[in-house]
Amino acid sequence: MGQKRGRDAKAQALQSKKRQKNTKSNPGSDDSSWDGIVGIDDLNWKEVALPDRLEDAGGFFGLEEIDGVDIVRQGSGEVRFKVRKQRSPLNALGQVLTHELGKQAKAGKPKKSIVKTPSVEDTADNGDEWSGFSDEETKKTTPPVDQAQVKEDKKSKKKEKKEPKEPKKEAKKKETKPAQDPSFKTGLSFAALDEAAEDDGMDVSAWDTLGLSPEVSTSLSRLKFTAPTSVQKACIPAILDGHDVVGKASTGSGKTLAFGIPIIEYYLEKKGKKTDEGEKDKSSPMALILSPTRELAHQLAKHIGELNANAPDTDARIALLTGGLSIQKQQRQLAGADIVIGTPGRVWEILSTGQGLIRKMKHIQFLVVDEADRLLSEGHFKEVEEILGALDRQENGDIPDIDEDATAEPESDARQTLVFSATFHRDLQQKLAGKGRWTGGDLMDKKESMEYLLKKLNFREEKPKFIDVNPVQQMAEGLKEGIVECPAMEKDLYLYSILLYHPKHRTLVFTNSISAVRRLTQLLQNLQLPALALHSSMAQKARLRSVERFSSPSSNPSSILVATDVAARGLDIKGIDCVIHYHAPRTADTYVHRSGRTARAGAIGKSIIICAPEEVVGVARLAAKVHAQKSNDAGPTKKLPLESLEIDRRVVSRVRPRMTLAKRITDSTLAKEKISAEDNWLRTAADDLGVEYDSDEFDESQGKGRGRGGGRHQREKQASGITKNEMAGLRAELKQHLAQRINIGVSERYLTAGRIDIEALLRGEGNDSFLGHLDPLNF
Ligand SMILES: Nc1ncnc2c1ncn2[C@@H]1O[C@H](COP(=O)(O)OP(=O)(O)OP(=O)(O)O)[C@@H](O)[C@H]1O
Repeated sequence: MGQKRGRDAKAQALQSKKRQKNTKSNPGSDDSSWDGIVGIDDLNWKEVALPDRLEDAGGFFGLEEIDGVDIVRQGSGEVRFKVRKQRSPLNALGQVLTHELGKQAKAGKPKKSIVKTPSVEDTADNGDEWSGFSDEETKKTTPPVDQAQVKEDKKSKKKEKKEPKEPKKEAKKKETKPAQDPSFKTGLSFAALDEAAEDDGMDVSAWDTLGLSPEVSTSLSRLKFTAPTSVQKACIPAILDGHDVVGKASTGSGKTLAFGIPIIEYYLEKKGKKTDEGEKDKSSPMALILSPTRELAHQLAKHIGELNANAPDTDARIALLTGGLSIQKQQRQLAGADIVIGTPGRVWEILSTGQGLIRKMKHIQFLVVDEADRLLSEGHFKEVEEILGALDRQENGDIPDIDEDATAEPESDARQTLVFSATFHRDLQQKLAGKGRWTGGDLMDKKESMEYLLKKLNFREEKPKFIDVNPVQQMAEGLKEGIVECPAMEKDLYLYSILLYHPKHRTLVFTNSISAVRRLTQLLQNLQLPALALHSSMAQKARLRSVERFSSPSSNPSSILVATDVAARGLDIKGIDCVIHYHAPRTADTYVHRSGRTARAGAIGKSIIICAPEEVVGVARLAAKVHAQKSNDAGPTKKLPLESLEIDRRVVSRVRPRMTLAKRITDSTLAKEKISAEDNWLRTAADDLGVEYDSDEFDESQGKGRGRGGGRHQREKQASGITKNEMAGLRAELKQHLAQRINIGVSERYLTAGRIDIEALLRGEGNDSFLGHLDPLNF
């Protein structure tokens, strides 16, 4: 690692600024830094006009309303209000009013129509009352405003401002406003009026020690994140204090917000200094977040976007740069973004198109490397290296930015680097923790080495803060791990049986190849199970559609996603109950990440490896590696937490006939698709060459059917030979099988003995595939 770059003073300054942010001023004070936060009684509530003839108005009499304020939930759970700076281009009037309000806020004299006029008892100052908004102007339900009228109103408002006078409405309102019970807590009184606030808001006092802004606290309250997770508690203060952080915490433990919250805090702080919209438009991105997969990038954008959207008066612009979507659109987005999230390939593709984007990116305050061990490993190495190189390049090699102020100093020096993952290779972990020694020397010789890339990360501190939240436990607390042993050729049968054992479970099935994903998805669909596919050869839209369908709360609760390891990292899909490894994971880290798609955020979940006898030793070794620390701590006799699960053989034999049929149909369909694709390609090639094409002759000449792969080719040919009628026959037969419940030695006596809840079966509850008592997997 290079020498310390002496930026700690900056970090300290940043910290103190951040802390100051939380010291809010009083609405009535003359403090020029008044931030618009007021209590319920400081607001100028307007009585809601009710029609003269309203039958059954019930509790609506005396109802009051206010516009132009946001609800801000303080750490203690108390509700306060923030006078909103009007951003929407509703009408010209709105902007004038915003401007006026802004001026008053700056002057520290919040005394206009949104904010209540201090009562005679409260204050002796300020006779220059400005009546501000009228009911019609501020109501969201107001019909479109007549522009002539708007101008007229503006004039009269200016006049009013010049000649302040006691507003009649105000006096009237005071008369009609019901007396407030002094024991009534401000926050609660609002909650009683605002149903949404009552439903959505949660007590977030557990976050208080982290010193977050009211905006972020409100957002956390709305998102119902009542307390920080361990990784958030440990990392957020360190990041707010300006440190580089390497965070390691188990899957699903909330790492995204551990870096997302400080980024939004920084945005709010920066925004506080920029009031001018034009200035904002010219600004450059403040954070770049790199993710190894497109799906994860989309999810990060969604997660951080939700934090942003739920924070009052917070409108950070997020650009999502992933492959498969329009480059031009993403280029434009990047140019105006505050936070850039993307996969290294696409980020580099866009940055390297020029247009001064690299220069803009040099100003980032945060570089986040999520799933770092994956991103810093082979595959992504090249692009990450290019991006890092470009961000720190000092020479004028990049394309000049014509929009940019040429005198502006690149701020790359101020950049904080945040590196997160649930797993780190031992070597990488040691280096990141500052334990490995930097050997220095000729970097070009080490271009492919981790050391080289870490140097490129260019941490601001000599040693980043290494925060390992759970060094002992790699897997999530609520995860149960099991193994099902079966003959190598019967994995399909066992997979199907496991799925039947878990009828209303949302399940993610992992395979090691794209072709297996294609085959299994079709096979399960033919068995009438709601299976979806996800792999990297799918078109981006189809990938997103699969994830969306699988994760939608309204989707079938038994949904199955069959995926390659493209889904192993970071995907946060609510309610995945079970992860099945159809193919054993190739590495211990992959096992951790795949299994981490369930049992997230404190939930429970199951991970089951389907394993052929010859794979058992390898799988046991892999599990031992993952749990090494745990077993060492508990002594050598500690059993691995991988439970051996027994599938009832009767179940397997009962489902075998339907599986045989479904496999024939699937194999035939896939073989036909493949042969037709190959045939089309060859026919086109032959046409181009002007020769005759005969597939049999061609196969013969290629020696297909002989030698290596010949058996497979023969099988494919055979499978594709099934006629339409035969196929229809197979489908009909399969349908019949699927219509029958799997009868596990159930006699009528058994039925009447009450071991089956017939009514529940008729209601469609429980496992409707089985008839008879089925021992659960006890798992
Ligand atoms: N403080 C919190 N309280 C409750 N839920 C939270 C909190 N913070 C985050 N979550 C939720 O926890 C889930 C997992 O979060 P996240 O995706 O950030 O995990 P992760 O640690 O990055 O996992 P992985 O290592 O698999 O990428 C998300 O659904 C998120 O909404």
